[in-house]
Amino acid sequence: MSELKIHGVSAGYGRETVLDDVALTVAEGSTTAVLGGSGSGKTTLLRVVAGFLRPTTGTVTVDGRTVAGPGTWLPPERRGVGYVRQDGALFPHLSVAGNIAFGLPWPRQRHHDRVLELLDLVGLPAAVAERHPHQLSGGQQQRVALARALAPRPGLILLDEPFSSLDTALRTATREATARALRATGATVVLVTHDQGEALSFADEVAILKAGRFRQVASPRTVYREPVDAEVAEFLGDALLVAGSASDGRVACRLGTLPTAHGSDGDVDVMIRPEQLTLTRPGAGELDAVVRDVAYFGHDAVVELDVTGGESRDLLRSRVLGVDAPAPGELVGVSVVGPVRTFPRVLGTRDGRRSDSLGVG
Ligand SMILES: Nc1ncnc2c1ncn2[C@@H]1O[C@H](COP(=O)(O)OP(=O)(O)OP(=O)(O)O)[C@@H](O)[C@H]1O
Repeated sequence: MSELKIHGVSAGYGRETVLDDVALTVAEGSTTAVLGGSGSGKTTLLRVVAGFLRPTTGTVTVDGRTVAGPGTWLPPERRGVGYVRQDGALFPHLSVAGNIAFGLPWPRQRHHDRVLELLDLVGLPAAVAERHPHQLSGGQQQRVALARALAPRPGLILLDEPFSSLDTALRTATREATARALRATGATVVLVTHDQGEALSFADEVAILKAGRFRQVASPRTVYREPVDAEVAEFLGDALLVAGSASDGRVACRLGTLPTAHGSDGDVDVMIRPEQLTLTRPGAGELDAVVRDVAYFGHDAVVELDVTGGESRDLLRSRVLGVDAPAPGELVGVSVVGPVRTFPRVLGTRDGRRSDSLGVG
Protein backbone atom coordinates (compact mmCIF):
# COMPACT_ATOMS: atom_id res chain seq x y z
CA MET A 1 0.00 0.00 0.00
CA SER A 2 1.36 3.38 -0.99
CA GLU A 3 0.07 6.90 -0.85
CA LEU A 4 0.38 8.73 -4.18
CA LYS A 5 1.01 12.46 -4.18
CA ILE A 6 1.14 14.52 -7.33
CA HIS A 7 2.03 18.15 -6.82
CA GLY A 8 2.29 21.00 -9.35
CA VAL A 9 2.87 18.60 -12.24
CA SER A 10 2.95 19.88 -15.80
CA ALA A 11 3.81 17.59 -18.67
CA GLY A 12 3.39 17.31 -22.40
CA TYR A 13 4.93 16.33 -25.68
CA GLY A 14 7.32 18.69 -27.47
CA ARG A 15 5.89 22.16 -27.07
CA GLU A 16 2.36 20.94 -26.32
CA THR A 17 1.42 21.16 -22.63
CA VAL A 18 -1.05 18.38 -21.79
CA LEU A 19 -1.08 18.49 -17.98
CA ASP A 20 -1.11 21.97 -16.55
CA ASP A 21 -0.07 22.25 -12.89
CA VAL A 22 -2.11 19.33 -11.59
CA ALA A 23 -2.28 18.13 -8.00
CA LEU A 24 -3.81 14.92 -6.70
CA THR A 25 -3.46 12.84 -3.56
CA VAL A 26 -4.62 9.24 -3.49
CA ALA A 27 -4.77 7.90 0.06
CA GLU A 28 -3.06 4.63 0.90
CA GLY A 29 -5.25 1.66 -0.02
CA SER A 30 -7.92 3.79 -1.71
CA THR A 31 -9.09 3.97 -5.33
CA THR A 32 -9.33 7.16 -7.36
CA ALA A 33 -10.92 7.23 -10.80
CA VAL A 34 -9.57 9.89 -13.14
CA LEU A 35 -12.50 10.71 -15.38
CA GLY A 36 -12.02 12.75 -18.52
CA GLY A 37 -12.92 12.96 -22.17
CA SER A 38 -10.68 11.88 -25.02
CA GLY A 39 -7.44 13.86 -25.09
CA SER A 40 -7.91 15.36 -21.63
CA GLY A 41 -4.55 13.95 -20.49
CA LYS A 42 -5.53 10.81 -18.55
CA THR A 43 -2.95 8.49 -20.07
CA THR A 44 -0.33 11.22 -19.88
CA LEU A 45 -0.93 11.45 -16.13
CA LEU A 46 -0.45 7.69 -15.70
CA ARG A 47 2.69 7.78 -17.85
CA VAL A 48 4.16 10.45 -15.58
CA VAL A 49 3.37 8.42 -12.45
CA ALA A 50 4.62 5.14 -13.95
CA GLY A 51 7.86 6.72 -15.14
CA PHE A 52 7.37 6.65 -18.90
CA LEU A 53 7.24 10.44 -19.25
CA ARG A 54 9.18 13.13 -17.40
CA PRO A 55 7.11 16.03 -16.08
CA THR A 56 8.40 19.50 -16.96
CA THR A 57 7.59 20.74 -13.45
CA GLY A 58 6.30 19.34 -10.17
CA THR A 59 6.86 16.27 -8.05
CA VAL A 60 5.42 12.79 -7.78
CA THR A 61 5.85 10.82 -4.57
CA VAL A 62 4.91 7.18 -4.03
CA ASP A 63 4.85 5.90 -0.47
CA GLY A 64 6.66 9.05 0.70
CA ARG A 65 9.48 8.60 -1.81
CA THR A 66 10.00 11.17 -4.56
CA VAL A 67 10.01 9.28 -7.86
CA ALA A 68 9.94 12.37 -10.09
CA GLY A 69 10.86 15.93 -9.22
CA PRO A 70 13.54 18.56 -9.63
CA GLY A 71 16.76 16.59 -9.94
CA THR A 72 15.07 13.26 -9.20
CA TRP A 73 13.98 10.59 -11.64
CA LEU A 74 13.42 6.94 -10.83
CA PRO A 75 12.97 4.54 -13.77
CA PRO A 76 9.66 2.63 -13.94
CA GLU A 77 11.05 -0.62 -12.53
CA ARG A 78 12.21 1.09 -9.33
CA ARG A 79 8.94 2.84 -8.50
CA GLY A 80 6.91 -0.03 -7.04
CA VAL A 81 4.10 0.79 -9.46
CA GLY A 82 2.05 -1.70 -11.51
CA TYR A 83 0.55 -0.58 -14.83
CA VAL A 84 -2.29 -2.25 -16.75
CA ARG A 85 -2.85 -0.88 -20.22
CA GLN A 86 -6.10 -0.65 -22.15
CA ASP A 87 -5.23 -3.57 -24.43
CA GLY A 88 -3.62 -5.72 -21.74
CA ALA A 89 -0.45 -5.86 -23.86
CA LEU A 90 0.41 -9.45 -22.95
CA PHE A 91 3.50 -10.99 -24.54
CA PRO A 92 2.03 -13.25 -27.27
CA HIS A 93 4.94 -15.71 -27.32
CA LEU A 94 4.80 -16.38 -23.56
CA SER A 95 2.31 -18.60 -21.75
CA VAL A 96 -0.04 -17.10 -19.17
CA ALA A 97 2.34 -18.31 -16.44
CA GLY A 98 5.28 -16.77 -18.31
CA ASN A 99 3.44 -13.48 -18.64
CA ILE A 100 2.48 -13.33 -14.97
CA ALA A 101 5.99 -14.23 -13.78
CA PHE A 102 7.64 -11.84 -16.24
CA GLY A 103 8.45 -9.12 -13.71
CA LEU A 104 9.60 -11.55 -11.01
CA PRO A 105 13.23 -12.46 -10.35
CA TRP A 106 14.86 -15.14 -12.49
CA PRO A 107 14.39 -18.14 -12.83
CA ARG A 108 10.68 -17.62 -13.43
CA GLN A 109 9.78 -21.32 -13.09
CA ARG A 110 10.23 -21.10 -9.34
CA HIS A 111 7.24 -18.76 -9.09
CA HIS A 112 4.74 -21.47 -9.95
CA ASP A 113 2.89 -21.14 -6.62
CA ARG A 114 2.76 -17.37 -6.90
CA VAL A 115 1.33 -17.67 -10.43
CA LEU A 116 -1.42 -20.01 -9.19
CA GLU A 117 -2.14 -17.68 -6.28
CA LEU A 118 -2.48 -14.72 -8.67
CA LEU A 119 -4.70 -16.64 -11.09
CA ASP A 120 -6.95 -17.48 -8.17
CA LEU A 121 -6.89 -13.84 -7.03
CA VAL A 122 -8.13 -12.57 -10.39
CA GLY A 123 -10.72 -15.36 -10.66
CA LEU A 124 -9.11 -17.58 -13.32
CA PRO A 125 -8.69 -21.38 -13.10
CA ALA A 126 -5.19 -22.82 -12.72
CA ALA A 127 -5.69 -24.64 -16.05
CA VAL A 128 -5.16 -21.44 -18.05
CA ALA A 129 -1.55 -21.11 -16.81
CA GLU A 130 -0.14 -23.03 -19.77
CA ARG A 131 -2.29 -21.37 -22.43
CA HIS A 132 -1.10 -18.55 -24.64
CA PRO A 133 -2.82 -15.15 -24.78
CA HIS A 134 -4.55 -15.85 -28.11
CA GLN A 135 -6.30 -18.81 -26.46
CA LEU A 136 -8.04 -16.51 -23.95
CA SER A 137 -11.08 -14.23 -24.20
CA GLY A 138 -10.60 -10.47 -23.96
CA GLY A 139 -11.80 -10.46 -20.36
CA GLN A 140 -9.44 -13.30 -19.42
CA GLN A 141 -6.54 -11.47 -21.05
CA GLN A 142 -7.30 -8.37 -18.97
CA ARG A 143 -7.32 -10.48 -15.81
CA VAL A 144 -3.94 -11.98 -16.74
CA ALA A 145 -2.62 -8.46 -17.36
CA LEU A 146 -3.83 -7.50 -13.89
CA ALA A 147 -2.21 -10.61 -12.37
CA ARG A 148 1.05 -9.72 -14.11
CA ALA A 149 0.93 -6.17 -12.75
CA LEU A 150 0.18 -7.47 -9.23
CA ALA A 151 2.89 -10.17 -9.26
CA PRO A 152 5.75 -8.05 -7.83
CA ARG A 153 3.36 -6.81 -5.07
CA PRO A 154 3.35 -3.13 -6.06
CA GLY A 155 1.91 -0.68 -3.55
CA LEU A 156 0.30 1.33 -6.36
CA ILE A 157 -1.59 0.04 -9.38
CA LEU A 158 -2.44 2.17 -12.42
CA LEU A 159 -5.28 1.00 -14.65
CA ASP A 160 -5.59 2.68 -18.04
CA GLU A 161 -9.13 2.05 -19.31
CA PRO A 162 -8.65 -1.69 -18.77
CA PHE A 163 -12.28 -2.57 -19.46
CA SER A 164 -13.05 -0.37 -22.45
CA SER A 165 -12.37 -2.98 -25.13
CA LEU A 166 -14.71 -5.52 -23.52
CA ASP A 167 -18.39 -5.96 -24.34
CA THR A 168 -20.94 -4.89 -21.73
CA ALA A 169 -21.46 -8.21 -19.89
CA LEU A 170 -17.77 -9.06 -19.86
CA ARG A 171 -16.91 -5.53 -18.77
CA THR A 172 -19.08 -5.77 -15.67
CA ALA A 173 -17.74 -9.22 -14.72
CA THR A 174 -14.11 -8.22 -15.33
CA ARG A 175 -14.55 -4.98 -13.43
CA GLU A 176 -16.00 -6.80 -10.44
CA ALA A 177 -13.23 -9.42 -10.50
CA THR A 178 -10.64 -6.64 -10.71
CA ALA A 179 -12.18 -4.71 -7.83
CA ARG A 180 -12.21 -7.87 -5.69
CA ALA A 181 -8.59 -8.74 -6.52
CA LEU A 182 -7.42 -5.21 -5.81
CA ARG A 183 -9.28 -5.04 -2.51
CA ALA A 184 -7.65 -8.32 -1.46
CA THR A 185 -4.15 -6.91 -2.10
CA GLY A 186 -4.88 -3.60 -0.37
CA ALA A 187 -3.09 -1.76 -3.20
CA THR A 188 -3.65 1.93 -3.87
CA VAL A 189 -5.35 2.26 -7.25
CA VAL A 190 -5.68 4.91 -9.93
CA LEU A 191 -8.19 4.00 -12.64
CA VAL A 192 -8.37 6.10 -15.78
CA THR A 193 -11.68 6.05 -17.62
CA HIS A 194 -14.00 8.11 -19.79
CA ASP A 195 -17.00 6.11 -18.54
CA GLN A 196 -18.97 8.01 -15.89
CA GLY A 197 -20.75 4.95 -14.51
CA GLU A 198 -17.47 3.08 -14.19
CA ALA A 199 -15.82 5.96 -12.34
CA LEU A 200 -18.74 6.45 -9.97
CA SER A 201 -19.15 2.75 -9.15
CA PHE A 202 -15.50 1.68 -8.94
CA ALA A 203 -13.78 4.41 -6.98
CA ASP A 204 -13.66 5.99 -3.53
CA GLU A 205 -12.90 9.33 -5.15
CA VAL A 206 -13.49 10.70 -8.63
CA ALA A 207 -11.08 13.24 -10.13
CA ILE A 208 -12.51 15.08 -13.12
CA LEU A 209 -9.87 16.03 -15.65
CA LYS A 210 -10.65 18.55 -18.36
CA ALA A 211 -8.08 20.01 -20.71
CA GLY A 212 -5.20 18.97 -18.48
CA ARG A 213 -6.58 20.33 -15.20
CA PHE A 214 -8.57 18.78 -12.37
CA ARG A 215 -11.94 20.46 -12.12
CA GLN A 216 -13.17 18.57 -9.05
CA VAL A 217 -11.86 15.77 -6.86
CA ALA A 218 -14.42 14.32 -4.46
CA SER A 219 -16.45 11.24 -3.57
CA PRO A 220 -18.73 9.79 -6.27
CA ARG A 221 -21.81 11.10 -4.46
CA THR A 222 -20.41 14.59 -4.16
CA VAL A 223 -19.31 14.94 -7.78
CA TYR A 224 -22.67 13.64 -9.00
CA ARG A 225 -24.94 15.50 -6.61
CA GLU A 226 -22.85 18.57 -5.92
CA PRO A 227 -20.76 19.19 -9.03
CA VAL A 228 -18.70 22.40 -8.91
CA ASP A 229 -20.37 23.87 -11.96
CA ALA A 230 -22.85 23.17 -14.73
CA GLU A 231 -20.18 21.86 -17.07
CA VAL A 232 -19.04 19.22 -14.60
CA ALA A 233 -22.70 18.42 -13.86
CA GLU A 234 -23.40 17.67 -17.51
CA PHE A 235 -20.16 15.74 -17.89
CA LEU A 236 -21.29 13.31 -15.17
CA GLY A 237 -24.69 12.60 -16.66
CA ASP A 238 -27.85 14.14 -17.98
CA ALA A 239 -28.65 17.38 -16.21
CA LEU A 240 -31.50 19.76 -16.83
CA LEU A 241 -30.73 23.40 -16.05
CA VAL A 242 -33.66 25.61 -15.16
CA ALA A 243 -33.69 29.30 -14.21
CA GLY A 244 -34.62 29.97 -10.60
CA SER A 245 -34.40 32.33 -7.68
CA ALA A 246 -32.84 30.93 -4.51
CA SER A 247 -32.75 32.05 -0.88
CA ASP A 248 -32.70 30.44 2.59
CA GLY A 249 -32.20 26.88 1.40
CA ARG A 250 -35.02 26.94 -1.17
CA VAL A 251 -35.26 27.78 -4.83
CA ALA A 252 -38.34 28.82 -6.76
CA CYS A 253 -38.49 27.73 -10.40
CA ARG A 254 -41.08 26.53 -12.88
CA LEU A 255 -40.86 23.06 -11.41
CA GLY A 256 -41.91 24.26 -7.97
CA THR A 257 -40.21 25.53 -4.83
CA LEU A 258 -37.51 23.03 -4.01
CA PRO A 259 -34.99 22.50 -1.21
CA THR A 260 -31.42 23.28 -2.32
CA ALA A 261 -28.16 21.45 -1.60
CA HIS A 262 -25.04 23.55 -1.13
CA GLY A 263 -25.84 26.08 -3.78
CA SER A 264 -25.78 29.78 -4.45
CA ASP A 265 -28.51 32.30 -3.64
CA GLY A 266 -30.04 34.89 -5.95
CA ASP A 267 -30.47 34.29 -9.68
CA VAL A 268 -29.39 30.72 -10.28
CA ASP A 269 -29.45 27.81 -12.63
CA VAL A 270 -31.10 24.85 -10.94
CA MET A 271 -29.66 21.43 -11.79
CA ILE A 272 -32.15 18.58 -11.95
CA ARG A 273 -31.12 15.03 -12.78
CA PRO A 274 -33.62 12.95 -14.84
CA GLU A 275 -34.17 10.56 -11.93
CA GLN A 276 -35.28 13.52 -9.81
CA LEU A 277 -38.25 14.10 -12.09
CA THR A 278 -41.05 11.79 -11.00
CA LEU A 279 -44.22 11.13 -12.93
CA THR A 280 -47.64 11.29 -11.28
CA ARG A 281 -51.29 11.43 -12.26
CA PRO A 282 -52.14 14.46 -14.43
CA GLY A 283 -52.86 17.44 -12.19
CA ALA A 284 -51.10 15.88 -9.19
CA GLY A 285 -47.61 17.19 -10.01
CA GLU A 286 -46.15 20.64 -10.37
CA LEU A 287 -47.09 20.68 -14.05
CA ASP A 288 -48.52 18.42 -16.72
CA ALA A 289 -46.72 17.03 -19.74
CA VAL A 290 -47.35 14.74 -22.68
CA VAL A 291 -45.03 11.76 -23.17
CA ARG A 292 -43.30 12.30 -26.49
CA ASP A 293 -40.93 9.34 -26.51
CA VAL A 294 -39.79 6.49 -24.28
CA ALA A 295 -36.37 4.81 -24.42
CA TYR A 296 -36.95 1.54 -22.60
CA PHE A 297 -33.90 -0.19 -21.08
CA GLY A 298 -35.66 -2.90 -19.04
CA HIS A 299 -34.52 -1.91 -15.56
CA ASP A 300 -35.30 1.74 -16.27
CA ALA A 301 -36.61 4.00 -18.99
CA VAL A 302 -35.90 7.54 -20.13
CA VAL A 303 -39.10 9.42 -20.84
CA GLU A 304 -39.11 12.53 -23.03
CA LEU A 305 -41.84 14.92 -22.03
CA ASP A 306 -43.48 17.79 -23.87
CA VAL A 307 -44.57 20.35 -21.34
CA THR A 308 -48.00 21.75 -22.04
CA GLY A 309 -49.36 25.08 -20.93
CA GLY A 310 -46.07 26.98 -20.78
CA GLU A 311 -45.36 30.09 -22.78
CA SER A 312 -43.14 27.96 -24.97
CA ARG A 313 -42.96 24.30 -25.89
CA ASP A 314 -40.43 22.80 -23.50
CA LEU A 315 -38.78 19.42 -23.29
CA LEU A 316 -37.98 17.50 -20.12
CA ARG A 317 -36.33 14.15 -19.59
CA SER A 318 -37.27 11.85 -16.74
CA ARG A 319 -35.71 8.54 -15.74
CA VAL A 320 -38.21 6.10 -14.23
CA LEU A 321 -38.25 2.42 -13.30
CA GLY A 322 -38.87 0.22 -16.33
CA VAL A 323 -42.10 -1.10 -14.81
CA ASP A 324 -43.39 2.47 -14.43
CA ALA A 325 -42.66 3.59 -18.00
CA PRO A 326 -45.69 5.37 -19.51
CA ALA A 327 -46.70 5.07 -23.16
CA PRO A 328 -46.02 7.73 -25.79
CA GLY A 329 -48.93 10.17 -26.01
CA GLU A 330 -49.95 9.72 -22.36
CA LEU A 331 -50.67 12.81 -20.25
CA VAL A 332 -48.75 12.76 -16.94
CA GLY A 333 -48.04 15.05 -13.98
CA VAL A 334 -44.41 15.92 -13.23
CA SER A 335 -42.83 16.80 -9.90
CA VAL A 336 -39.29 17.04 -8.56
CA VAL A 337 -37.67 15.09 -5.76
CA GLY A 338 -35.24 17.45 -4.03
CA PRO A 339 -32.84 18.65 -2.90
CA VAL A 340 -31.43 20.29 -6.01
CA ARG A 341 -28.07 21.86 -6.72
CA THR A 342 -27.91 25.50 -7.79
CA PHE A 343 -25.21 27.43 -9.64
CA PRO A 344 -24.78 31.18 -10.07
CA ARG A 345 -26.67 32.08 -13.22
CA VAL A 346 -24.29 32.49 -16.12
CA LEU A 347 -25.72 34.98 -18.57
CA GLY A 348 -25.25 34.44 -22.26
CA THR A 349 -24.16 30.82 -21.95
CA ARG A 350 -27.30 29.06 -23.06
CA ASP A 351 -26.38 25.83 -24.67
CA GLY A 352 -28.72 23.39 -26.39
CA ARG A 353 -29.76 21.68 -23.21
CA ARG A 354 -30.52 24.94 -21.45
CA SER A 355 -32.45 26.59 -24.22
CA ASP A 356 -34.79 23.66 -24.73
CA SER A 357 -35.33 23.25 -21.01
CA LEU A 358 -37.93 24.90 -18.88
CA GLY A 359 -38.18 28.60 -18.29
CA VAL A 360 -34.61 29.68 -18.97
CA GLY A 361 -34.26 33.36 -19.77
N1 LIG B 1 3.35 10.34 -27.70
C1 LIG B 1 2.69 11.48 -27.94
N2 LIG B 1 3.25 12.45 -28.70
C2 LIG B 1 2.60 13.61 -28.95
N3 LIG B 1 1.37 13.92 -28.46
C3 LIG B 1 0.77 13.00 -27.70
C4 LIG B 1 1.40 11.74 -27.39
N4 LIG B 1 0.55 11.03 -26.60
C5 LIG B 1 -0.55 11.82 -26.43
N5 LIG B 1 -0.41 12.99 -27.07
C6 LIG B 1 -1.40 14.10 -27.08
O1 LIG B 1 -1.61 14.51 -25.74
C7 LIG B 1 -2.98 14.80 -25.51
C8 LIG B 1 -3.48 13.98 -24.32
O2 LIG B 1 -3.35 12.61 -24.64
P1 LIG B 1 -3.71 11.46 -23.59
O3 LIG B 1 -3.41 10.17 -24.27
O4 LIG B 1 -3.08 11.74 -22.30
O5 LIG B 1 -5.29 11.68 -23.47
P2 LIG B 1 -6.39 10.72 -22.85
O6 LIG B 1 -7.20 11.56 -21.93
O7 LIG B 1 -5.77 9.50 -22.26
O8 LIG B 1 -7.23 10.37 -24.14
P3 LIG B 1 -7.99 9.01 -24.60
O9 LIG B 1 -9.14 8.84 -23.66
O10 LIG B 1 -8.43 9.34 -25.99
O11 LIG B 1 -6.98 7.90 -24.52
C9 LIG B 1 -3.70 14.54 -26.81
O12 LIG B 1 -3.86 15.76 -27.46
C10 LIG B 1 -2.75 13.64 -27.57
O13 LIG B 1 -2.87 13.83 -28.95
